[in-house]
Amino acid sequence: MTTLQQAIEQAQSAGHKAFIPYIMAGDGGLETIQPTILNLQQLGVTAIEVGIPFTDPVADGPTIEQAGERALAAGVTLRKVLQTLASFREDIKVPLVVMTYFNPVLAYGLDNFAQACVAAGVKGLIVPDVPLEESEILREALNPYAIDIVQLVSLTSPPERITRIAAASQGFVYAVTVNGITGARANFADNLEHHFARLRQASPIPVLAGFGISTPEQVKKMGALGDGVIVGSAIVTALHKGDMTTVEALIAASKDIRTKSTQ
Ligand SMILES: O=P(O)(O)OC[C@@H](O)[C@@H](O)c1c[nH]c2ccccc12
Repeated sequence: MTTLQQAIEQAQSAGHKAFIPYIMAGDGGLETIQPTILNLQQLGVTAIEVGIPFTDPVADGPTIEQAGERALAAGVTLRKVLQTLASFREDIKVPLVVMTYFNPVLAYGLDNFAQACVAAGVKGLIVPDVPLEESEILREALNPYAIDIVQLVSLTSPPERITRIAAASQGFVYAVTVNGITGARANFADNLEHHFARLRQASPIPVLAGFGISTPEQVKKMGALGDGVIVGSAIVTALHKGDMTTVEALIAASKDIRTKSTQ
């Protein structure tokens, strides 16, 4: 079992759901990365998704896009983020999952990128513009260093594709809960229960829900569908404002989810 999967299963055995906050690395400057990660880890998150700013973030809504623009304006790059992580890696106790588009990885060079991830202690990778069919190149480069390649499943994936993605994903399956881009939403589709039931049946590893989850109530509702949640835009907004109360409330909600068997 990989480190990432283990962390998620540990949350479950403690009676919680996994909570993975997404941060835009260097929103506020490179020097914010260390305190932000250490702070979140102290608040009891399961893992942290570390977003790399990119000029053409096609899957991202305005909140994350703007955070990316702020980070880019502060001179943040993939290379600098990984160097920064490496500089305090002994203090990092939760698995870090780097989220980047493929272009910066290609510009870095796959092997150099893999080495830099190893030096930074990265445990997983999400590259949303590399579909399953093309992801072998990532697994080949990163798996030798025990770095998971996390695959995304969309609401519109046909059953046969869901099975293939669930079988290939590593660490966890990222179940996207909306059709479209990242960002807070008021409503979700009403067939999610069926979708998640099928996904969990097809998946040998944990299934986490992400996209649009922005309130403690939504953390509870979406967390109950699978093994936990990923919260991006709401965390990015709260961190930008220095609103730790909201961050704490979102995390607390993941520890207060009733699973089906206890209801
Ligand atoms: O911001 P939201 O709606 O909470 O969604 C999660 C999310 O931000 C994070 O996982 C993410 C940010 N950018 C992405 C691009 C693709 C997949 C996932 C992501």
